[in-house]
Amino acid sequence: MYPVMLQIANKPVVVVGGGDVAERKVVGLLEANAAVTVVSPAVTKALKELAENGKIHWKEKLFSADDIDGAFLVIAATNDRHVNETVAQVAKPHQLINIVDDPERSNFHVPSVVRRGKLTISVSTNGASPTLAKQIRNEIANIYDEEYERYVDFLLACRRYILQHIDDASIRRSIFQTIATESFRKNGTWEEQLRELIARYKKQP
Ligand SMILES: C[C@@]1(CC(=O)O)C2=NC(=C\c3[nH]c(c(CCC(=O)O)c3CC(=O)O)Cc3[nH]c(c(CC(=O)O)c3CCC(=O)O)/C=C3\N/C(=C\2)[C@@H](CCC(=O)O)[C@]3(C)CC(=O)O)/[C@H]1CCC(=O)O
Ligand SMILES: NC(=O)c1ccc[n+]([C@@H]2O[C@H](COP(=O)([O-])OP(=O)(O)OC[C@H]3O[C@@H](n4cnc5c(N)ncnc54)[C@H](O)[C@@H]3O)[C@@H](O)[C@H]2O)c1
Repeated sequence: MYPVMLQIANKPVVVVGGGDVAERKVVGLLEANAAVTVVSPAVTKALKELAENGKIHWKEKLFSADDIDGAFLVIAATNDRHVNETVAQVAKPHQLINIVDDPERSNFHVPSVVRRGKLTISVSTNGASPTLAKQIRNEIANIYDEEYERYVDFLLACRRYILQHIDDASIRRSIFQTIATESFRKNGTWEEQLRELIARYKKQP
């Protein structure tokens, strides 16, 4: 398995099935702004609301092969093993496909995720224990708290500024390393520390 971050904003994604597992996957997909279609004769209350509010498209029907035509990514999440297997069989080799009850037939798994703005931390056990993945995720979530969202935004703003204003690559690298340290993050105002850091480098011959 090769870990990646996928750009799926506005891309067509089909989730087959409308139960609790489908709902969890849909919520994650919407966080990434995918264009989600759910194919299922019945859906959870939350999925129904999402459909009513225009956040997803709901095809109220049993799965048929043409439902996944043109889909960039497909999730088979029914409670019927045979239906999930059919979805796996009709998917084209280039389609990304996740079969929720068959990790080996899937060409990707959904990891357990901590999101802090631009910071994403994913945990996967390759299907060995989703429960362990979730536990580790919760431990990590306590370490990397909400402040990281603002901190990572600050790092990006610095990065852009420094790439534009500092020509020497080794000085750039030193600054990038310093601003990513724990002592920098914990020591007072970031903007002030950065100003001092840049001034110090500018004074050097
Ligand atoms: C991480 C997470 C992401 C998400 O779904 O969003 C996710 N499962 C989560 C939770 C969870 N899933 C299950 C339980 C019940 C307890 C248990 O079984 O342990 C719990 C715990 C709970 O709900 O608390 C049952 C289960 N899961 C799979 C099977 C089929 C099988 O194993 O064959 C069965 C049924 C087994 C049966 O029939 O009994 C398979 C998969 N589940 C995966 C992902 C992929 C591997 C990820 C990895 O290993 O790292 C993979 C391979 C495919 C996929 O779905 O992508 C999400 C945590 C979200 C969070 O962080 O909150
Ligand atoms: N991967 C995971 O994270 C994970 C976690 C728990 C369970 N599971 C597995 O996922 C399966 C689904 O779990 P659930 O709790 O969402 O089940 P559920 O019973 O709540 O929902 C099943 C859904 O599938 C739909 N469905 C059934 N036949 C269909 C068809 N032919 N076409 C389209 N839709 C159809 C039903 O209408 C229903 O909405 C379980 O059977 C279990 O094996 C996977």
